[in-house]
Amino acid sequence: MTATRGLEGIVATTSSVSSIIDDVLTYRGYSIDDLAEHATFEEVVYLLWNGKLPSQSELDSFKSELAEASELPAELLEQMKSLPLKNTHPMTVLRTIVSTLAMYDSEAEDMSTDGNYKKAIRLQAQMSSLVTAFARIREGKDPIAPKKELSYAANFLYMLTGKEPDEISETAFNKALVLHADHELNASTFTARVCVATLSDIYSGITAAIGALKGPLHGGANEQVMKMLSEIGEEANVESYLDNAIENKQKIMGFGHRVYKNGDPRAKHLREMSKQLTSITGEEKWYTMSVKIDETLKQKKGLLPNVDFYSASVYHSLGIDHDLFTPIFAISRVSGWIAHILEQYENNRLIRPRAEYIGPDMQQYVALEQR
Ligand SMILES: CC(=O)SCCNC(=O)CCNC(=O)[C@H](O)C(C)(C)COP(=O)(O)OP(=O)(O)OC[C@H]1O[C@@H](n2cnc3c(N)ncnc32)[C@H](O)[C@@H]1OP(=O)(O)O
Ligand SMILES: O=C([O-])CC(=O)C(=O)O
Repeated sequence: MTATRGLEGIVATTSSVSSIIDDVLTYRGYSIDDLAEHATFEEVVYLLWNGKLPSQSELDSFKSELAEASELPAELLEQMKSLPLKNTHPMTVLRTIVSTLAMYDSEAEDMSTDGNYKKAIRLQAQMSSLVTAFARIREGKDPIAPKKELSYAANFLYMLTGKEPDEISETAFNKALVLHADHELNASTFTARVCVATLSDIYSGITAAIGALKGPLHGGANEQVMKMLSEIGEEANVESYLDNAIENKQKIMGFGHRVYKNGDPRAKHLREMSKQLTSITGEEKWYTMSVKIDETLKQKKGLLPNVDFYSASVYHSLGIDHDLFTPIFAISRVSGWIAHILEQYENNRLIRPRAEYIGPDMQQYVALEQR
């Protein structure tokens, strides 16, 4: 038995949710470019869960199911007010509260198809309310209830700020949600599948996945990108910052990918959005600095940006706190996690690989008093 580091190149399951073939990303056979240009996030969630695009009436009822489920239990909101939110990373809060949500769900242990679908709707709807409620509570403000008539994207920005977003912001945020919704067997999705393959419940799978997404080698990279941009400060400092980072063998956040070696197809959409939004805010420097980093790393290291790189300046331009970037990734990716969890349940087998043992040879046990 020989181990492959990081399971690189290992095909661990079959899946019909999304594919990356020759650097082309599709959700259920639809190109990410088409979906990013034309689809609402709700259409994409429906597509991921049902394997087909919704008709208008199917979409309408799906949206109202989500809207109906989006309010958080009042007791939970009260409970959140008593937690030490100010000094806790939002992903830690999200991981904890998503797990707590199961305690408010009388159907948490219902493993029927219908029970799982209801939980899927609740989780997708409530995670957005949760992130925005948290962001307000930690600032001493009251959470804002979702408006049932708004889109998922608009509602998030509304619940966060108290203002309905303009069309450009809503479109940009919707596109970002679409681009992050699923990505084959990435680390957090694999985590979710491993968890529920023991026939544990959806809340457990999503809680585990949030934990995996949090790390800076995965979803946590988007927050770190903004930290790096702030540290660099201006375009003139890019070259020396990168030379120093390369010399010290530092990982540059938002670059590189396990699967894409010719570039992440989502990055170009986020780059365009970064250009558009920074020109509106008048803070073009985040875009120009990002482009300079992109070009310099390509030339010096052959490294290309992944989905996390330009999303940082996009979210910053929408006025979002930097530590909420990864929770935003989670409220989109929960749609993909759920699609994979439901797929896993449909054709389940315990996921239990082997390890190549590299420890000591068989040892003789020595009694405690003789050691
Ligand atoms: C949504 C997402 O999860 S997208 C990924 C988000 N994560 C990041 O942006 C963090 C920065 N990137 C990385 O750490 C990596 O590129 C990962 C984790 C994404 C992929 O890792 P792996 O597939 O294991 O690639 P690995 O780390 O082996 O890199 C291969 C080579 O490229 C280099 N490399 C890869 N990414 C980077 C980077 N961001 N900065 C500097 N060098 C890098 C490695 O140092 C390594 O060089 P070497 O062969 O000289 O040692
Ligand atoms: O697929 C991966 O390894 C990481 C990634 O880009 C994602 O989860 O969107």
